[in-house]
Amino acid sequence: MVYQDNVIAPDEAAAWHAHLLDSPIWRQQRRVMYERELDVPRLTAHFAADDPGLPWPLGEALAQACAATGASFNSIGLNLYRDEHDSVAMHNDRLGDLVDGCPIALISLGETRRMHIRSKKHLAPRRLDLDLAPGSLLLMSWETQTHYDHGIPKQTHPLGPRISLAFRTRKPA
Ligand SMILES: O=C(O)CCC(=O)C(=O)O
Ligand SMILES: [Fe+2]
Repeated sequence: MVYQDNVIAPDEAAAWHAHLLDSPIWRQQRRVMYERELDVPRLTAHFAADDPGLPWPLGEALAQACAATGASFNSIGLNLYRDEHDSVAMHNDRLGDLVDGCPIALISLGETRRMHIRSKKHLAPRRLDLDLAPGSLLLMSWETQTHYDHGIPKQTHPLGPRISLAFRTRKPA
């Protein structure tokens, strides 16, 4: 796992964040848990990288993710954490839909949020806390997903919105 600060310049990251926050792309997903249907505690959006209607600035963001990592991606997932109450539970990204061995890159915009990273081995449940700053890029190898879980926990102090852009390489349908 490699964390790099300032991959996107501060002014650019701020402009991307403000624009995406106001874009009509966000959806509220529902998920069945414990036999009840609940709102996913964040808003999401998804685009194929070759979507001719790809909203600005996702084309630029994709190009920068490729340039910074040397990888190529064909899928862009977006998460909007509206405030400190939004979160994503500890999980590993589903590898079944992804091309074997391809990494996942996460660009962060807006408020800094803390990520928890935890080994899946219960005998060694050491947790790493990583603050994901705006303009940063976190590169997670494919293998990372088999050894570690990651999540963005809720916080108790007031926080403004954060957007993450997740670049992945999906298998052709
Ligand atoms: O928002 C983040 O940085 C993490 C998002 C995530 O884990 C995911 O989309 O699978
Ligand atoms: Fe994830």
